[in-house]
This record gives sequence, structure tokens and C-alpha cells, in this order.
Amino acid sequence: MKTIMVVGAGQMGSGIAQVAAQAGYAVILNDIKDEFVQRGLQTIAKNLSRSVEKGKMEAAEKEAVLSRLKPSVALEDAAAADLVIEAAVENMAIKAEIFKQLDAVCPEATILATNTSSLPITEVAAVTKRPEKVIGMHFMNPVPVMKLVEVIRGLATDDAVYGEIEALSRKMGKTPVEVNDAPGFVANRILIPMINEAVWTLYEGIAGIEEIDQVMKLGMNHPMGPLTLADLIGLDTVLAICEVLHEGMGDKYRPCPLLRKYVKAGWLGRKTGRGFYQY
Ligand SMILES: CC(=O)CC(=O)SCCNC(=O)CCNC(=O)[C@H](O)C(C)(C)COP(=O)(O)OP(=O)(O)OC[C@H]1O[C@@H](n2cnc3c(N)ncnc32)[C@H](O)[C@@H]1OP(=O)(O)O
Ligand SMILES: NC(=O)C1=CN([C@@H]2O[C@H](COP(=O)(O)OP(=O)(O)OC[C@H]3O[C@@H](n4cnc5c(N)ncnc54)[C@H](O)[C@@H]3O)[C@@H](O)[C@H]2O)C=CC1
Repeated sequence: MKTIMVVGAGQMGSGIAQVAAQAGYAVILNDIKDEFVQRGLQTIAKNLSRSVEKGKMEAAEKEAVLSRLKPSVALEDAAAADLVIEAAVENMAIKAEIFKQLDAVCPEATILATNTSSLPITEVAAVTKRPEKVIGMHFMNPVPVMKLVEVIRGLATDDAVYGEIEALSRKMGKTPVEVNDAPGFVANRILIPMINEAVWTLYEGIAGIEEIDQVMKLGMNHPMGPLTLADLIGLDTVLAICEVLHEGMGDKYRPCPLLRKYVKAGWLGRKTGRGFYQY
């Protein structure tokens, strides 16, 4: 494997592109608009500069990593990729369209992975003619820091494809954990109900935003409170995952109306400058 295309240059896509380029791969970073790709590349450059300033990376290495990243606004560029990792928005219709197009332009051997947080891998795979080469590769946010990759097989995923993705995750400095294809997999089946419960706690007036976060930070030693974490993930993404859990597993996972209200207001967290907190 030499060339990896990352589709979606948002917070996850840019992080995945960074760790792939740091692991020595040629990386094509794709989004629907050049300004989104450039924003992703700038985030990567900023992260690498910080590592150089901290003495964790040589300046020459930073330049080498940046030189391995190529911008793209055409999915046809996936024709040059041995692996595509899709990290566009958490929406089945959009992912299905992307996977149909990728299936049409990619060579037969190309593996198609999705960084989806919660959507069924089997359903994504079914829109292609290569379901055996489709797999879930679920990174955590912020990608350069977090060690976990959940690796999820669809019903038809080949063992050899699983093995390649497991090995690649290690080469990127991550620890792969195999989980089954089910709503939210493991990470978000457990995490998102906690975040949703924090929003219900706020909605019902049990405590304020900072108080809820303090309880979980000081009381449970979480590095971030659940509402700060929701702002980091993006409230649109939290809601999308919660909807998948609700639809797949019943009423206990119903998203809090306050979460919907924030998303409708465009208060999506850090990425829009306002969520539970202002940035
Ligand atoms: C929704 C899903 O599908 C799945 C998910 O991803 S759920 C979200 C999972 N992520 C979490 O739960 C994150 C919880 N938070 C944390 O672990 C920590 O708060 C944190 C790692 C984000 C920040 O750690 P911190 O100690 O509070 O802050 P800070 O000292 O600034 O950062 C620690 C290191 O991370 C780096 N870092 C922090 N944010 C970063 C980012 N966005 N990009 C790159 N590097 C980052 C810092 O540069 C620093 O690096 P060094 O150790 O080399 O100095
Ligand atoms: N935010 C998080 O903490 C995590 C998110 N994920 C998943 O990663 C994916 C991306 O999430 P984020 O990076 O947070 O979102 P984001 O909103 O930061 O970025 C999404 C990017 O996808 C682009 N995009 C939309 N449609 C596209 C298309 N048709 N082709 C190419 N690009 C397209 C958007 O322009 C945007 O730049 C989602 O599936 C999400 O569930 C997975 C792990 C953690």
C-alpha cells in the first residue's frame, strides 16, 4: 500500500491525513471545495509546527510530511489510491453516494474504508460491487493524539482486508480493536448516551453547564466534561449518532430536545465558535 485518499477534510479527515502522511504514505486529501481542503491542510501544518516548536519533530521531517499531502476536489482522483478512508459528514445518503462513486472509479484492488461513528458498515458496503473490500476504520478525535481505532467488518468483509487495516492502524501509531457491526459500535454506544444524559441533566435544570462538566472531570477523572467533549466532537455529529442509536435500539437512546435545538441554531460546538461554550 502506497497511496491513501482521505475523503472529507474536516476535523477527522485532516487528522487522518496527518497521521497517514506521518506514517510515510502519499496522501490525497479530498473535499467538495478547495477552501475546505486548504483549511484541513492548514490545520495539519499548524499541528506539525507545534511539534517542531516542542522539539518533538525535525523541521525537515515536517516539510517531508507536508510534501506527501496532495489536495483534491475530484473523487476521480481516487483512481490513484490503494485505500480510501471516507470521513465526510455522518449522513447515510451522502456516504452511499460517495461509496458508489468511489466504487466506479477505483481499481478493483482498492480498499474502501469509512470512519463513520455509527452507521452500519454492511449497509455502506452494499452500495458497492466490492462489499468484501469495504470496512470500518473508526478513529477518535483528536486523531493525532488518540490511540484507538475501532476496526469494524461488514458482513462480507474479507479477512485479508481486515488484516491490512489492522496492520495499517499499527503503522499509524494506533491500537486497533476489533468490534462488530452494530449501531455506534462500542465507543459511541457507551459514550453518546453519557453525553446525551449530560444534556438531559442540563435541560431538566439539575445543574449548569460548567457544574455538569466539573462533576465528571473531578468526580470521575474524565479529561474533559461531557459537554466540553460534545463541543469537541460537534453537536451535529453527536445528534446524528444519537439518532442512529435511537433508531436501532429504542427509546432509551432518544436525543434530548435541547441537543436538537442547539443543532437547529447552528451552535455545533468548537467548529462554529459556539456550542455549550463559546470559543
Ligand atoms: C465521536 C466519535 O465517533 C468518537 C470520538 O472521537 S469521541 C471523542 C474521543 N476523544 C476524547 O474523549 C478526548 C478527551 N479529551 C482528552 O483526551 C484531552 O482533553 C485532550 C487529549 C484532547 C487534550 O489534552 P489536555 O492534556 O487537556 O490538553 P493539552 O495539554 O493541550 O494536549 C495534550 C496533547 O495533545 C495535543 N493536542 C490537543 N488537541 C489536539 C488537536 N486537536 N490536534 C492535535 N493535537 C492536539 C497537544 O498538542 C498536546 O501534545 P503534547 O503532549 O505533544 O504536548
Ligand atoms: N467529530 C468526531 O469526534 C468524530 C467524527 N467521526 C466521523 O467522521 C466523519 C467526519 O466528521 P468530522 O470530521 O467531525 O466532520 P466535519 O464537519 O469537521 O467535516 C466533514 C467534512 O466532510 C466534507 N464533506 C461533506 N460532504 C462531502 C462529500 N460529498 N465529499 C467530500 N467531502 C464532503 C465537509 O465539507 C467537511 O469538510 C463523520 O462520519 C463522523 O461521524 C468519527 C470519529 C470522531
